[in-house]
Amino acid sequence: MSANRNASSAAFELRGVSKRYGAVVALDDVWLRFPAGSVTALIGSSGSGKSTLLRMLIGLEWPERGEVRADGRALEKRQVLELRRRIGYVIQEGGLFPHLTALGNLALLPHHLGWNPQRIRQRAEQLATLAHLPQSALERYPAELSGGQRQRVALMRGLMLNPDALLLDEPLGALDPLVRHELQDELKQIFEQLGKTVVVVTHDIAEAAWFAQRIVLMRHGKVVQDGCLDDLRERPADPFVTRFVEAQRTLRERSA
Ligand SMILES: Nc1ncnc2c1ncn2[C@@H]1O[C@H](COP(=O)(O)OP(=O)(O)OP(=O)(O)O)[C@@H](O)[C@H]1O
Repeated sequence: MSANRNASSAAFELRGVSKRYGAVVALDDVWLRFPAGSVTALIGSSGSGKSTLLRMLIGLEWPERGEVRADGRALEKRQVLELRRRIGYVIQEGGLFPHLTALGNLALLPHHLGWNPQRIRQRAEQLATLAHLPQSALERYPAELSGGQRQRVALMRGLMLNPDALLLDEPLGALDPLVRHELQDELKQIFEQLGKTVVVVTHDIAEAAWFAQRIVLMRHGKVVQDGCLDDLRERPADPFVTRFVEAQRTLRERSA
């Protein structure tokens, strides 16, 4: 995630990463590189290890075996606070504090870092424009915002410190289909506009393909296939890939 990017630099890398929770294998010998400035979608069925993988990139989980690297260096616990300032992390339903206004939520980290209120407000207003949030919504509490607006605020919070990377865990999972569709368009534009390293987790293969050329499909903690949508459809690495793709056929296909 350094400013000095080149084609071969990897913002993140997992080298033979495994992780168990008791008897549950969450990640099993995962090898992946996420080049700087690339957009990758992580998909897979529930419990396949997607969130665990994302949480490892930001130091919220640690591998039992293997290594996680950021900017070409093995991640160490003492770097984690600094790393989190350079990574925007957005989760499903936003995770906003209910007792703070949208602006209060956005201000938390910058305030802690010593930004003055004027700078915080300016940055929040700039991001409200980017995320298509009405400026007046900045003064409202999360309960006074729609689900889509809350998710916009969560995205803005992830972008407040102008991070090099954005990790999004089912960012649109809790939204109704129309709002989800609108936000898919906007998120894609934002990814293209900002040129950051993005890893986005979703259950939905169409959404994955909309966001990213590269789709990583996981199952039982392992990467089953790493490629584009055509690879998954036409060159499946495993019968599971075909089952996963076919399970998500469109309404038109279902009613045909
Ligand atoms: N803190 C934890 N304690 C115990 N088990 C956990 C913990 N976190 C994850 N797991 C287990 O590890 C496995 C992988 O979980 P993970 O949340 O990474 O999957 P996921 O692919 O993101 O699933 P979903 O799409 O449902 O969010 C699951 O079996 C889950 O129950």
